[in-house]
Amino acid sequence: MDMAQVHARGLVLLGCGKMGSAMLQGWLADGFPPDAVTVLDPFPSDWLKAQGVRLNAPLPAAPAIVLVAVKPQMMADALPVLKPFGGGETLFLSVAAGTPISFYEDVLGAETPIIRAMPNTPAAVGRGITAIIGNTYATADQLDLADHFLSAVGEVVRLGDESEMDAVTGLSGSGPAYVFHMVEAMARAGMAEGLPEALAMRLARATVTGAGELLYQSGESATQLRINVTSPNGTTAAALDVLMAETDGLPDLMVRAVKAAADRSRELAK
Ligand SMILES: NC(=O)C1=CN([C@@H]2O[C@H](COP(=O)(O)OP(=O)(O)OC[C@H]3O[C@@H](n4cnc5c(N)ncnc54)[C@H](OP(=O)(O)O)[C@@H]3O)[C@@H](O)[C@H]2O)C=CC1
Ligand SMILES: O=C(O)[C@@H]1CCC=N1
Repeated sequence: MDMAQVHARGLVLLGCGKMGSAMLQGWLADGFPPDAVTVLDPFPSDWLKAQGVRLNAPLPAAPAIVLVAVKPQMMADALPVLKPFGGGETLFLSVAAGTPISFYEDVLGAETPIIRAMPNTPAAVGRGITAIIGNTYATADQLDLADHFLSAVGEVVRLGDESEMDAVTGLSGSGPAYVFHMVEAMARAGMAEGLPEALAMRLARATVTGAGELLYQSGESATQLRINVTSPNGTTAAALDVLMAETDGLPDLMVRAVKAAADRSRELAK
Protein backbone atom coordinates (compact mmCIF):
# COMPACT_ATOMS: atom_id res chain seq x y z
CA MET A 1 0.00 0.00 0.00
CA ASP A 2 1.43 3.38 -0.93
CA MET A 3 1.14 6.53 1.17
CA ALA A 4 -1.59 8.03 -1.04
CA GLN A 5 -3.78 5.00 -0.24
CA VAL A 6 -2.98 5.31 3.47
CA HIS A 7 -3.97 9.00 3.39
CA ALA A 8 -7.18 8.17 1.52
CA ARG A 9 -8.22 5.36 3.89
CA GLY A 10 -7.10 7.27 6.96
CA LEU A 11 -5.48 6.53 10.29
CA VAL A 12 -7.35 6.12 13.58
CA LEU A 13 -5.68 6.85 16.90
CA LEU A 14 -7.36 5.36 19.98
CA GLY A 15 -6.11 7.27 23.02
CA CYS A 16 -4.02 10.39 22.60
CA GLY A 17 -2.20 10.91 25.88
CA LYS A 18 1.54 11.12 26.36
CA MET A 19 2.55 8.35 23.94
CA GLY A 20 -0.20 8.84 21.37
CA SER A 21 0.53 12.56 21.13
CA ALA A 22 4.31 11.98 21.00
CA MET A 23 3.79 9.79 17.94
CA LEU A 24 1.12 12.00 16.36
CA GLN A 25 3.41 15.01 16.78
CA GLY A 26 6.16 13.13 14.93
CA TRP A 27 3.85 12.08 12.06
CA LEU A 28 2.37 15.54 11.58
CA ALA A 29 5.89 17.03 11.60
CA ASP A 30 6.79 14.42 8.96
CA GLY A 31 3.97 15.73 6.71
CA PHE A 32 1.12 13.29 7.44
CA PRO A 33 -2.09 15.25 6.65
CA PRO A 34 -4.00 16.03 9.88
CA ASP A 35 -7.40 15.60 8.19
CA ALA A 36 -6.50 11.96 7.44
CA VAL A 37 -6.24 11.27 11.19
CA THR A 38 -9.28 10.48 13.37
CA VAL A 39 -8.52 10.62 17.08
CA LEU A 40 -10.73 9.05 19.74
CA ASP A 41 -9.99 10.43 23.19
CA PRO A 42 -12.60 11.43 25.81
CA PHE A 43 -10.66 14.43 27.16
CA PRO A 44 -8.53 15.86 24.35
CA SER A 45 -5.66 18.13 25.37
CA ASP A 46 -5.44 21.74 24.15
CA TRP A 47 -2.44 20.68 22.04
CA LEU A 48 -4.54 18.00 20.33
CA LYS A 49 -7.44 20.37 19.70
CA ALA A 50 -5.07 22.69 17.83
CA GLN A 51 -3.70 20.05 15.42
CA GLY A 52 -6.56 20.02 12.87
CA VAL A 53 -7.16 16.27 13.20
CA ARG A 54 -10.67 14.78 13.13
CA LEU A 55 -11.39 14.68 16.85
CA ASN A 56 -13.97 12.23 18.25
CA ALA A 57 -15.51 12.27 14.76
CA PRO A 58 -17.20 9.36 12.92
CA LEU A 59 -14.70 6.67 12.00
CA PRO A 60 -13.57 6.13 8.39
CA ALA A 61 -15.05 3.09 6.60
CA ALA A 62 -11.83 1.04 6.42
CA PRO A 63 -8.85 2.82 7.95
CA ALA A 64 -5.42 1.69 6.77
CA ILE A 65 -4.06 1.70 10.30
CA VAL A 66 -5.50 1.87 13.79
CA LEU A 67 -2.98 2.89 16.43
CA VAL A 68 -4.01 1.74 19.90
CA ALA A 69 -2.45 3.94 22.61
CA VAL A 70 -4.69 3.63 25.65
CA LYS A 71 -3.42 2.37 28.99
CA PRO A 72 -3.44 -1.43 29.38
CA GLN A 73 -5.95 -1.05 32.24
CA MET A 74 -8.39 0.81 29.90
CA MET A 75 -7.95 -1.58 26.99
CA ALA A 76 -10.88 -3.91 27.69
CA ASP A 77 -13.26 -0.91 27.80
CA ALA A 78 -11.75 1.04 24.92
CA LEU A 79 -10.92 -1.59 22.27
CA PRO A 80 -14.40 -2.99 21.44
CA VAL A 81 -15.35 0.24 19.60
CA LEU A 82 -12.85 -0.84 16.93
CA LYS A 83 -14.25 -4.37 16.60
CA PRO A 84 -15.90 -3.63 13.21
CA PHE A 85 -12.40 -3.27 11.70
CA GLY A 86 -11.25 -6.67 12.97
CA GLY A 87 -10.60 -9.48 10.49
CA GLY A 88 -10.36 -7.07 7.56
CA GLU A 89 -7.68 -5.06 5.87
CA THR A 90 -7.14 -2.63 8.70
CA LEU A 91 -3.79 -3.04 10.39
CA PHE A 92 -3.90 -2.76 14.19
CA LEU A 93 -0.76 -1.32 15.72
CA SER A 94 -0.70 -1.33 19.51
CA VAL A 95 1.84 0.35 21.76
CA ALA A 96 0.29 -0.83 25.04
CA ALA A 97 2.74 -2.28 27.53
CA GLY A 98 2.17 -5.84 28.69
CA THR A 99 -0.81 -6.47 26.39
CA PRO A 100 -0.13 -9.57 24.29
CA ILE A 101 -1.15 -10.03 20.66
CA SER A 102 -3.48 -12.84 21.78
CA PHE A 103 -5.58 -10.29 23.70
CA TYR A 104 -6.30 -8.33 20.48
CA GLU A 105 -6.98 -11.55 18.58
CA ASP A 106 -9.56 -12.50 21.22
CA VAL A 107 -11.38 -9.15 20.96
CA LEU A 108 -10.99 -8.41 17.24
CA GLY A 109 -10.95 -11.89 15.74
CA ALA A 110 -8.00 -14.20 15.21
CA GLU A 111 -7.62 -13.26 11.53
CA THR A 112 -6.89 -9.61 12.27
CA PRO A 113 -3.48 -8.26 11.25
CA ILE A 114 -1.92 -7.04 14.50
CA ILE A 115 1.47 -5.55 15.23
CA ARG A 116 2.59 -5.07 18.79
CA ALA A 117 5.02 -2.20 19.23
CA MET A 118 7.00 -0.69 22.08
CA PRO A 119 8.06 2.89 21.34
CA ASN A 120 9.42 5.51 23.74
CA THR A 121 8.68 9.20 24.29
CA PRO A 122 11.71 10.63 22.42
CA ALA A 123 9.48 9.81 19.42
CA ALA A 124 8.06 13.31 19.99
CA VAL A 125 11.33 14.77 18.68
CA GLY A 126 11.95 12.11 16.04
CA ARG A 127 14.48 10.27 18.21
CA GLY A 128 12.47 7.36 19.58
CA ILE A 129 13.20 3.69 19.15
CA THR A 130 10.38 1.23 18.59
CA ALA A 131 10.49 -2.55 18.64
CA ILE A 132 7.80 -4.38 16.65
CA ILE A 133 6.49 -7.90 16.21
CA GLY A 134 3.48 -8.98 14.13
CA ASN A 135 1.04 -11.88 14.33
CA THR A 136 0.73 -14.40 11.51
CA TYR A 137 -1.94 -12.29 9.73
CA ALA A 138 0.29 -9.23 9.52
CA THR A 139 1.76 -9.38 6.03
CA ALA A 140 5.30 -8.39 5.06
CA ASP A 141 3.77 -5.29 3.41
CA GLN A 142 1.99 -4.36 6.65
CA LEU A 143 5.17 -4.82 8.68
CA ASP A 144 6.92 -2.55 6.17
CA LEU A 145 4.07 -0.02 6.50
CA ALA A 146 4.36 -0.02 10.31
CA ASP A 147 8.14 0.24 9.98
CA HIS A 148 7.72 3.22 7.63
CA PHE A 149 5.34 5.01 10.01
CA LEU A 150 7.42 4.37 13.08
CA SER A 151 10.63 5.37 11.28
CA ALA A 152 9.12 8.87 11.01
CA VAL A 153 9.56 9.15 14.78
CA GLY A 154 12.91 7.38 15.19
CA GLU A 155 14.56 3.99 14.78
CA VAL A 156 12.70 0.69 14.38
CA VAL A 157 13.86 -2.79 15.35
CA ARG A 158 12.04 -6.02 14.54
CA LEU A 159 11.87 -8.71 17.20
CA GLY A 160 12.13 -12.43 16.51
CA ASP A 161 9.72 -13.41 19.26
CA GLU A 162 6.98 -11.66 21.23
CA SER A 163 8.52 -12.89 24.51
CA GLU A 164 11.33 -10.32 24.01
CA MET A 165 8.82 -7.49 24.40
CA ASP A 166 8.89 -7.47 28.23
CA ALA A 167 12.66 -6.91 28.30
CA VAL A 168 12.37 -4.27 25.54
CA THR A 169 9.72 -2.49 27.61
CA GLY A 170 12.00 -2.54 30.66
CA LEU A 171 14.98 -1.24 28.69
CA SER A 172 13.92 1.24 26.00
CA GLY A 173 10.18 1.75 26.65
CA SER A 174 10.66 2.87 30.24
CA GLY A 175 14.33 3.82 29.75
CA PRO A 176 13.89 7.57 29.13
CA ALA A 177 12.55 7.87 32.69
CA TYR A 178 15.77 6.36 34.06
CA VAL A 179 17.79 8.99 32.23
CA PHE A 180 15.55 11.84 33.41
CA HIS A 181 15.85 10.50 36.94
CA MET A 182 19.63 10.47 36.55
CA VAL A 183 19.47 14.20 35.74
CA GLU A 184 17.47 14.74 38.93
CA ALA A 185 19.95 12.64 40.93
CA MET A 186 23.01 14.38 39.44
CA ALA A 187 21.52 17.80 40.19
CA ARG A 188 20.84 16.75 43.79
CA ALA A 189 24.42 15.48 44.08
CA GLY A 190 25.74 18.84 42.79
CA MET A 191 23.61 20.62 45.41
CA ALA A 192 25.04 18.33 48.08
CA GLU A 193 28.49 19.60 47.00
CA GLY A 194 27.34 23.19 47.53
CA LEU A 195 25.91 24.36 44.18
CA PRO A 196 22.67 26.39 44.05
CA GLU A 197 19.68 24.39 42.74
CA ALA A 198 19.20 26.20 39.41
CA LEU A 199 22.88 25.95 38.51
CA ALA A 200 23.06 22.28 39.52
CA MET A 201 20.02 21.46 37.37
CA ARG A 202 21.38 23.41 34.41
CA LEU A 203 24.73 21.60 34.62
CA ALA A 204 23.11 18.17 35.01
CA ARG A 205 20.68 18.70 32.14
CA ALA A 206 23.32 20.01 29.74
CA THR A 207 25.69 17.19 30.69
CA VAL A 208 23.15 14.46 29.95
CA THR A 209 21.83 16.00 26.73
CA GLY A 210 25.37 16.80 25.57
CA ALA A 211 26.63 13.30 26.40
CA GLY A 212 23.60 11.81 24.61
CA GLU A 213 24.26 13.91 21.53
CA LEU A 214 27.96 12.95 21.56
CA LEU A 215 27.02 9.28 21.77
CA TYR A 216 24.53 9.80 18.92
CA GLN A 217 26.87 11.67 16.62
CA SER A 218 30.23 10.02 17.25
CA GLY A 219 30.99 6.58 15.89
CA GLU A 220 32.62 5.59 19.20
CA SER A 221 31.18 3.00 21.57
CA ALA A 222 29.79 4.10 24.94
CA THR A 223 32.73 2.33 26.56
CA GLN A 224 35.31 4.30 24.54
CA LEU A 225 33.50 7.59 25.21
CA ARG A 226 33.58 6.80 28.93
CA ILE A 227 37.30 6.01 28.74
CA ASN A 228 37.88 9.33 26.92
CA VAL A 229 36.55 11.25 29.94
CA THR A 230 38.53 9.24 32.46
CA SER A 231 42.05 10.52 33.18
CA PRO A 232 44.22 7.96 35.00
CA ASN A 233 43.91 8.51 38.72
CA GLY A 234 41.77 11.61 38.12
CA THR A 235 38.35 12.80 39.26
CA THR A 236 36.20 10.66 36.94
CA ALA A 237 38.02 7.49 38.00
CA ALA A 238 37.21 8.34 41.61
CA ALA A 239 33.49 8.63 40.76
CA LEU A 240 33.46 5.51 38.57
CA ASP A 241 34.95 3.48 41.42
CA VAL A 242 31.69 4.21 43.25
CA LEU A 243 29.34 3.78 40.25
CA MET A 244 30.95 0.56 39.01
CA ALA A 245 31.24 -1.12 42.41
CA GLU A 246 30.48 -4.82 42.07
CA THR A 247 27.68 -4.77 44.59
CA ASP A 248 25.30 -1.80 44.82
CA GLY A 249 26.95 -0.09 41.85
CA LEU A 250 25.01 1.23 38.85
CA PRO A 251 25.15 -2.03 36.79
CA ASP A 252 23.66 -3.97 39.70
CA LEU A 253 20.99 -1.32 40.29
CA MET A 254 20.14 -1.17 36.58
CA VAL A 255 19.70 -4.95 36.39
CA ARG A 256 17.22 -4.73 39.27
CA ALA A 257 15.39 -1.72 37.80
CA VAL A 258 14.99 -3.21 34.30
CA LYS A 259 13.95 -6.55 35.82
CA ALA A 260 11.27 -4.79 37.88
CA ALA A 261 9.88 -3.13 34.73
CA ALA A 262 10.00 -6.35 32.69
CA ASP A 263 8.34 -8.27 35.53
CA ARG A 264 5.57 -5.64 35.67
CA SER A 265 5.09 -6.00 31.91
CA ARG A 266 4.71 -9.79 32.36
CA GLU A 267 2.26 -9.18 35.21
CA LEU A 268 0.10 -6.83 33.09
CA ALA A 269 -0.32 -9.65 30.57
CA LYS A 270 -2.16 -11.80 33.13
N1 LIG B 1 4.35 6.95 28.19
C1 LIG B 1 5.31 6.18 27.68
O1 LIG B 1 6.52 6.48 27.80
C2 LIG B 1 4.96 4.94 26.93
C3 LIG B 1 3.68 4.43 26.93
N2 LIG B 1 3.39 3.27 26.24
C4 LIG B 1 2.03 2.75 26.22
O2 LIG B 1 1.23 3.72 25.60
C5 LIG B 1 -0.09 3.63 26.13
C6 LIG B 1 -0.55 5.00 26.56
O3 LIG B 1 0.29 5.44 27.62
P1 LIG B 1 0.39 6.99 27.97
O4 LIG B 1 0.27 7.76 26.72
O5 LIG B 1 1.56 7.13 28.83
O6 LIG B 1 -0.95 7.13 28.85
P2 LIG B 1 -1.94 8.38 28.91
O7 LIG B 1 -2.86 8.14 30.05
O8 LIG B 1 -1.16 9.63 28.83
O9 LIG B 1 -2.77 8.24 27.53
C7 LIG B 1 -3.88 7.41 27.36
C8 LIG B 1 -4.97 8.23 26.73
O10 LIG B 1 -6.07 7.39 26.41
C9 LIG B 1 -7.27 8.10 26.80
N3 LIG B 1 -8.38 7.18 26.99
C10 LIG B 1 -8.85 6.61 28.13
N4 LIG B 1 -9.93 5.85 27.87
C11 LIG B 1 -10.16 5.94 26.54
C12 LIG B 1 -11.14 5.40 25.67
N5 LIG B 1 -12.10 4.59 26.12
N6 LIG B 1 -11.07 5.71 24.35
C13 LIG B 1 -10.09 6.51 23.89
N7 LIG B 1 -9.14 7.07 24.67
C14 LIG B 1 -9.17 6.77 25.97
C15 LIG B 1 -6.86 8.81 28.05
O11 LIG B 1 -7.78 9.83 28.37
P3 LIG B 1 -7.89 10.30 29.94
O12 LIG B 1 -6.52 10.77 30.33
O13 LIG B 1 -8.88 11.37 29.91
O14 LIG B 1 -8.30 9.08 30.69
C16 LIG B 1 -5.48 9.35 27.65
O15 LIG B 1 -5.57 10.55 26.92
C17 LIG B 1 -0.07 2.65 27.28
O16 LIG B 1 -0.63 1.44 26.86
C18 LIG B 1 1.42 2.50 27.59
O17 LIG B 1 1.71 1.21 28.05
C19 LIG B 1 4.34 2.63 25.50
C20 LIG B 1 5.61 3.10 25.45
C21 LIG B 1 6.04 4.26 26.19
O1 LIG C 1 5.20 2.98 32.39
C1 LIG C 1 4.60 2.35 31.53
O2 LIG C 1 3.87 1.38 31.84
C2 LIG C 1 4.74 2.74 30.08
C3 LIG C 1 5.26 1.60 29.24
C4 LIG C 1 6.66 1.96 28.90
C5 LIG C 1 6.79 3.34 29.35
N1 LIG C 1 5.72 3.77 29.94
